[in-house]
Amino acid sequence: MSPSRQKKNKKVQATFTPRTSPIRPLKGGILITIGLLFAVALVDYDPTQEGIIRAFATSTETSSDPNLVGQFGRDSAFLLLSGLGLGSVFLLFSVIWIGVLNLVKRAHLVTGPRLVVLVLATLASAGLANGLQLAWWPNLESIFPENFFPRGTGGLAGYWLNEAFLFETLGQFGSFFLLLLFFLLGLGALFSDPSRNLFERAFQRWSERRADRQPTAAERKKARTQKREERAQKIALKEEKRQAKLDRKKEKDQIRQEKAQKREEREAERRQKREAEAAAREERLATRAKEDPEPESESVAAVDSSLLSGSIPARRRSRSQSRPEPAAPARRATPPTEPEPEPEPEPAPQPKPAKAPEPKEPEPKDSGLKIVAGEKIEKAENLFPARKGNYQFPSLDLLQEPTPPQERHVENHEETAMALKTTLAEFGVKVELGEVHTGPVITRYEVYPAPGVRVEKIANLAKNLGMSLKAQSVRILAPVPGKGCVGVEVPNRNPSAVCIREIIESRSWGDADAEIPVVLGKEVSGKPLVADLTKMPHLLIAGSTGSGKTVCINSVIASLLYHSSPEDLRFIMIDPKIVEMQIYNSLPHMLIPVVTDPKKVPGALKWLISEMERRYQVFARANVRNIAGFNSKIAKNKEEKKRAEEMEAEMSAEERNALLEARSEEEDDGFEMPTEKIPYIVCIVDELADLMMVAPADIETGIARLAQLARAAGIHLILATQRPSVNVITGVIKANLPSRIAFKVASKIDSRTILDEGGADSLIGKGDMLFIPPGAHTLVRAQGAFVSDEEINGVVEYLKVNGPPNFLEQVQAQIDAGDEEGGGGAEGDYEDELVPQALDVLRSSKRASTSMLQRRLRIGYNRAARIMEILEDEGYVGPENGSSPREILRDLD
Ligand SMILES: Nc1ncnc2c1ncn2[C@@H]1O[C@H](COP(=O)(O)OP(=O)(O)OP(=O)(O)O)[C@@H](O)[C@H]1O
Repeated sequence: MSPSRQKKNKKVQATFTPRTSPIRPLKGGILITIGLLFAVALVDYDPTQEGIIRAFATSTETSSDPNLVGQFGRDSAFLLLSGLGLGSVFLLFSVIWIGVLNLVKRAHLVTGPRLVVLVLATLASAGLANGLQLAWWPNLESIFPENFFPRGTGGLAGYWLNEAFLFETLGQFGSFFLLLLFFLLGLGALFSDPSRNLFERAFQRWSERRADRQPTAAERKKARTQKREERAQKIALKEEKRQAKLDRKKEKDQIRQEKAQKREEREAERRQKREAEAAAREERLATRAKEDPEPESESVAAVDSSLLSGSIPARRRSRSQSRPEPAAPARRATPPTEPEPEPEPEPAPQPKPAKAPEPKEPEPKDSGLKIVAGEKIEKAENLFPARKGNYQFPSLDLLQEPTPPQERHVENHEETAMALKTTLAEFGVKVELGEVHTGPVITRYEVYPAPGVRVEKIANLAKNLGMSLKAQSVRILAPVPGKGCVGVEVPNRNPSAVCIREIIESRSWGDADAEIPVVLGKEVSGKPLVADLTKMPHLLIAGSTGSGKTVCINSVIASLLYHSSPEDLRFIMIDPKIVEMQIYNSLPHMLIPVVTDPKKVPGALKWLISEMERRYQVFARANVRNIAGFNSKIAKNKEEKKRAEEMEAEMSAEERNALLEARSEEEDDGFEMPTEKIPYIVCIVDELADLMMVAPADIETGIARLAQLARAAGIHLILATQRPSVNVITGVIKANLPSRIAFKVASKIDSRTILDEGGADSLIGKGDMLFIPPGAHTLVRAQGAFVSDEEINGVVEYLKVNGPPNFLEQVQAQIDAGDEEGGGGAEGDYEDELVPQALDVLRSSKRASTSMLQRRLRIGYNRAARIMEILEDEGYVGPENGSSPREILRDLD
């Protein structure tokens, strides 16, 4: 040995001290025994042997020859083969070898790094076995008895390591060499001398260095205490800063409050002064009126009426009129110090009484603010009839009367408007106030920005405005569509509910020339929002929980019950929440009972699609374009039929026979043409998200198909969801449902998902909504109509006079059959849903082996064997072929 080599070895001996243990021989003995027991069990393993655990059985037959290590040995071998395949041979060999080394008093072999290398090498051996079969030796499995490997030659570990990961990433050679490298490293770890072993030395050095660097326990404790103290100091500093900030804020608030108070006092003083002046002026006018009564009284009336009902904003009026009026701001800017010398000879033009809306709330005379009170709802003169055919409509008395206006609380709009102006001015935005539109829940203040003010600047101040107005949330419309101003929508302090009754009684409902009118609510202007479902033609309702979706659906259903009989319209309701729609089960309009099982929904959609297709055939034969055309044709035909019957009575026997023959020829093709009106079908889904979780693809395509084509067939969808995420409101669904309602949502992203723009995040909840009407691009803000559970109960109870619902049993049967067929029709027509996937495996691997199916589809032996039998019955594969794979009989490509 060369001197340098000797020196090197000395160094190694000095640095490496193999660990020894007094119980080492005992350990060695135990390891050898365990290893040998498992090895014997593995060698004698036969899949048909009986084990302890039934789930491990891979064959229906049982062998009379038990395993040499008994049922325990059989199950252990099964587990080893399932997990590691051929890799288990290496594992057992390693265990026995380590045992031998311990017994013959060699160094303790099972050290940390060596153990890691051995585990990696065991996994690598499993991966190698898998790779061998996959790429080099496809018939490797066939040299063992059939089903010897429950999960392939590499077991589950080999499959995951090689087939599922390495093979795809590194390819046939790359994966093979990497695994081989680890395997050889493992062999090296087993057979090398620990004192020379590279890993041992590296580990030893690393441990020593770590030990050198590790601080003592006392040092560690000291460092910890120091850190804790530093952290506490930081927190205290932060708290101090926060407190200082709060104090500053409080001070500022106080100053602001004081300023506001002073401003109010000054305002009040000015108001008092003006009132005194006005009183004096009126007195003077009254004195003059005594002398010349007629022209004076007209003038007073003109002044009053112009105060109440000018149609142009006061700011504009002051500019457009040559003479200043008492209420115009221009006039306020130069208040008359002297009484007017002469009364006006001609009174100001009186606005038409029809156009002058009656303000609900007192309007301060000196504000110059034009408050447009919520549009007064005109009642329809001719309400709907009490009955239609056999259908008795529900009585209007079942619905709540709206609260009379005088009982409503008064909002101080002037104060809010002034606060709005002041806050904007504080942020350097000069505006002039315009009209104020008061709605039931929201009031819209219109402001005209001064020249040079960017509307975006106002739009960005929504939160600041909300804070200074102490409003729940403020939405800014910049600009108000069709107007040269910005709208600031502020929630009323005392909102009033919109009752469905006032809308059903209104002219908007009575005059709505709609096939399926639905009540949605009231716009900010107070105008009833009544839409025609046939024009929408489908509706998506989304909003967070508790925002008002269910109430909206209820008011849509209630409004339909006041408009359409079961001959005109039928419902299909889908309610995965189970409890929300149960009440409607007794409605005569129901086509089938409320569907509560999400698995049945694809079946229901399938039925609707087939009904749509049937209707199209009917329309084609009747030569009409849509349901409305068909129904009017049926009405016309009925009259014609009456006339024809009269003519028939006058015909001779021969003529009658010829007519009957012609008719029977016409009817011979077996297609059943309806002879009665076809009802519209409204399908309401209360929670789309629950359905999208069960069968997303089926539901999405079903909805898209219906939404695209069902309009002419008279089938309309109303879909509601509380999860406005892109997995639920998918691009496909959105593209097909242009009419959408968004109630309050948590974030701007949710709002964009529903409406393609923000806004729904600034709503205040409880029925406050944004609606995209059909064909429009601007959003309509509205308050949803409210209908209570008691009202719904009353209406549904009342409708029982029309008899029980006439459920279409064949529809229900078809839906139930669809569900049984394959969990909602998602799978194919085979006995086992995995057959199509099994065919894919055969197609890609070109091998028909049960164990291959087991591995690829991750299923047990019994199921894989059953699928193979189905494939045999279907003629895809040949009969069993000993231990070789079956023959593939059809060209699967
Ligand atoms: N149009 C409305 N007018 C007044 N209050 C309303 C209106 N709509 C809803 N609310 C109030 O909001 C509450 C919740 O409404 P609703 O049950 O319709 O919410 P939702 O969105 O369906 O919630 P969820 O998804 O949890 O069922 C109602 O109980 C009612 O008090």
